[in-house]
Amino acid sequence: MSVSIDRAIAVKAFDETKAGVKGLVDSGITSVPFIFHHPTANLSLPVAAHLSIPTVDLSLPRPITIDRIRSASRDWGFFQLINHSIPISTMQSTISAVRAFHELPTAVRSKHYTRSPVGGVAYLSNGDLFKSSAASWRDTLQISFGPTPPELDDIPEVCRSELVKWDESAKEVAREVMSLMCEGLGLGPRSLEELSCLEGRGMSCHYYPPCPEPNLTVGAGNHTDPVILTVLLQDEIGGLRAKRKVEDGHEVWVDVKPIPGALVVNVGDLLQIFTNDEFKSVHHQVVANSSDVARVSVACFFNPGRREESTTYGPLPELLSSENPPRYRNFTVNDFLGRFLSKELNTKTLIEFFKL
Ligand SMILES: O=C(O)CCC(=O)C(=O)O
Ligand SMILES: [Fe+2]
Repeated sequence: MSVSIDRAIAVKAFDETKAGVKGLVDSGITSVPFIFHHPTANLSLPVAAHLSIPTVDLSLPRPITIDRIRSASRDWGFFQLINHSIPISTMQSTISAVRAFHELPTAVRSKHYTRSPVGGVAYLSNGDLFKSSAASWRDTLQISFGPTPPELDDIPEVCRSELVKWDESAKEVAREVMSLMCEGLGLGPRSLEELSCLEGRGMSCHYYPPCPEPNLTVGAGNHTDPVILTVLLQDEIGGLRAKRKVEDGHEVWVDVKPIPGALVVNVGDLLQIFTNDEFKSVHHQVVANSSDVARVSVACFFNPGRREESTTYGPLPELLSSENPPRYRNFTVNDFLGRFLSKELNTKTLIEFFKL
């Protein structure tokens, strides 16, 4: 039998367990099944231990914060937000609720396992399982909060109230970050909000079980986020890394180290396009979890909510001039997201499709 047929059978069998990677770990496996094996090239960039992602302190005077966010978005595409308005107790209960869902008895959890969201909700392992050449060591509960709100009854009860609350908290953080970004770009503070960028909201509640052979696989493959902005809540385990070019032109990974109470923000492909490349959507990945405790993270994605065919998006006209002509063509949200869904997570960045 050819390798690809072998793989297709193994992938299908794994999906049909409806128990995710957590199910494999529960079964007591001591090695990583071959469908999760990643070519080592994906893992081979050096890690620059002396570098760290910039922090942005929201308690500083607004002009300083605007300046920090602008330079972090231009230069790094990633930053850690500290002294934001969300209580640490809310962050902790969100993480605990997500952990509780992924650690429900298999028979209860697997009832939610699906690749066709029900009421905007889907629990699954590897959204791109049937498209990618190697699977990643993680499971995810995905909820679409907007533009169409989810059916609340379809959100697993063990985390329902916490996730509904977290959607509101993350939205408030995104509102503040977007307004600071807009001011940094010389736009009116509500420009992104007025373009409906707080209305398209997706939440991915990730669970990265301990991995018996972490060098053979990844927690999440190398990718950029196909969104305006991501607000990420992570627990204390760590493993997220962002790519960065250093002085000599070489690329390195920089650890996005967990900071108690901080939220990670990163620029997505759409914001890079809106800003005509001023802000950068940066590649990142998550290493397979080598600790003996599962890692939990909650990524909230913000996208334009207005999606009718007559509404197109592209570089913001206010930012363009004869010295700064558009580098991308205009497109509809459906055109953009359709291209994302048809590709493997870690293939070439989406924005190349829309380059002029
Ligand atoms: O779990 C993480 O730290 C990152 C997740 C991520 O990159 C994503 O969901 O796009
Ligand atoms: Fe991401």
